[in-house]
Amino acid sequence: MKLSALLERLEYTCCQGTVEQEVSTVVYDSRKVQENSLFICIRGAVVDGHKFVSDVIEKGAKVLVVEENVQAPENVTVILVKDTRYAMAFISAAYFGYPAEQLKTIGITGTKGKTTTTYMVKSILENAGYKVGLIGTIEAIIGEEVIPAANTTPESYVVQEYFRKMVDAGCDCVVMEVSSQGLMLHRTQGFVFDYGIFTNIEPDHIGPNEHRDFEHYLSCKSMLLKQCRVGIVNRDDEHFRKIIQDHTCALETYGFSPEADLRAEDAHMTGGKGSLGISYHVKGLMDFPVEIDIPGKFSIYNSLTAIAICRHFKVSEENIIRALKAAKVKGRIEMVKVSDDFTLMIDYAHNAMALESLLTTLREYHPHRLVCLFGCGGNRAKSRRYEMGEVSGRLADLTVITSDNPRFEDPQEIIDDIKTGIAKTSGKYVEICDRKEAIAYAIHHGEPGDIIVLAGKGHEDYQEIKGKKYPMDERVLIAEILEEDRK
Ligand SMILES: CC(=O)N[C@H]1[C@@H](OP(=O)(O)OP(=O)(O)OC[C@H]2O[C@@H](n3ccc(=O)[nH]c3=O)[C@H](O)[C@@H]2O)O[C@H](CO)[C@@H](O)[C@@H]1O[C@H](C)C(=O)N[C@@H](C)C(=O)N[C@H](CCC(=O)O)C(=O)O
Ligand SMILES: Nc1ncnc2c1ncn2[C@@H]1O[C@H](COP(=O)(O)OP(=O)(O)OP(=O)(O)O)[C@@H](O)[C@H]1O
Ligand SMILES: N[C@H](CCC[C@H](N)C(=O)O)C(=O)O
Ligand SMILES: [Mg+2]
Repeated sequence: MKLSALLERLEYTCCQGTVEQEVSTVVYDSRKVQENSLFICIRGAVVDGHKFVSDVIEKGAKVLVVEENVQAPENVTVILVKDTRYAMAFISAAYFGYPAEQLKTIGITGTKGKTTTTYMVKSILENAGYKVGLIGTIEAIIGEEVIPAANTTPESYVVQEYFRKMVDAGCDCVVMEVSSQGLMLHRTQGFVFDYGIFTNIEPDHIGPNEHRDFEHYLSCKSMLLKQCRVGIVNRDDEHFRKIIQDHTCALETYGFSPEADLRAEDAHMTGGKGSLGISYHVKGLMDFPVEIDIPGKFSIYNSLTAIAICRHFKVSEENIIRALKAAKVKGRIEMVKVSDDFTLMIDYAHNAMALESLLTTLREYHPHRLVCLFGCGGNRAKSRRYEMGEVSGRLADLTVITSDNPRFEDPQEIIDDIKTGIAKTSGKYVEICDRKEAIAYAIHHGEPGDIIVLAGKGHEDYQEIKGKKYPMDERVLIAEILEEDRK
């Protein structure tokens, strides 16, 4: 492909060489460079890609995209841009033939509810006959192909590569999670979303390599409303005004607020032991009753968001109702049957906001005791530990403190931080560092009518310790514990 075609939607300065240069591949990792590659120098969190210039030239790169001019032989073209990550999005879109233009694109941002909502949307649209691609925290789904995810929102090159594959696989639409880091690092530039969704925002992801403060986090997330045609926003969020402040799209809202365009009314808890659900009535832009087998107020928000999106795809009420009734998401309030006496679930709540809404919601089902087992990830915002400790101490009858992914930190130090949070409350707790032993404790001490939540690891099937991922799937741990009990 000619370089000029790759640069057609981009502002740049050609410092040396020619845009008539033929390019074989577009690469942002020096280890993947081939003869005639275009190499994009990205300043990362760990290294600066400009460092690899001489290495990639040696390997045959003929074009360099840079943020600062570099020394290169005459036969190498040097393209100077303001931001190489931003440039990469446009170059990748061109390289893959602008696949987003052949898909209906749905991007969902917000602190919580993104993963759950993407699966609900996929399920509703597929029920109505659409072929839907998905990109998110758990995986990317492209037709029959399932690719485990490294990032919730991958680099722009990967986003465009997946879009291309989706078009080739016959997908009509794509629903994807758009993280604040994804927006900040321009992973979703280079195309315009047909629908941009904002679920909610609470302080999170503030720390080194993430956001410097809440204002920055909010402004990054709000960028989505400048990158979409129709914005669909939670009217009940306390930051609603700020979120929509600079929007450039058409706007619709949903929520319980009487001012919302699509509203939820008459919410009721449903179900009993082992199956907890919720029902409500959709009003405003649509009018019909909904029942889902996932508990809690936030399930109303997630499903209402999904309805607000799918409304644009002319899906019938029957299809929406049927798909939502069957909706299940791995590791998001996933019920695991271990006893007739009490309810146990695996959930991905790993920050204060998620844990608070989860435990508050579960309290409304009046359990005998609410037992919350969790740890916190190492090398992540430290505030999560104090806050989650405080939330669990306040809302659970018993907290079982254990390990999540310690990464490069000492698990005991993380546990001690959680205890500092719990100490602000009068909540009872036990600490058992080994996660399997902790789960066994929770199961063996389960009392009739209890709800036991294993929080934080959700869909994950590993535990990350010192840079290595060891197999660890809570479903497997539970099966092993039950098997060992039988012996
Ligand atoms: C802080 C951050 O965003 N890091 C992401 C980034 O890695 P990095 O900045 O450390 O990259 P780097 O290692 O410094 O390398 C810089 C550049 O040099 C290149 N390089 C590097 C080495 C080499 O030998 N040659 C070479 O060319 C790299 O390919 C890269 O282009 O680029 C990587 C590859 O694209 C990402 O996987 C990685 O995400 C890491 C895993 C991460 O934890 N990111 C978090 C903060 C994140 O993005 N999270 C959000 C939200 C999660 C959620 O709440 O759901 C997400 O969307 O995932
Ligand atoms: N709308 C919501 N509001 C508050 N909490 C929620 C909401 N939806 C889900 N949760 C809680 O947050 C957890 C994570 O939900 P989900 O994976 O859907 O969110 P996410 O936005 O994709 O999060 P992440 O950024 O971690 O990928 C769930 O397991 C549940 O406990
Ligand atoms: N996307 C989140 C996932 C956290 C999951 C939890 N199990 C942990 O390891 O802290 C993060 O990287 O902060
Ligand atoms: Mg997610």
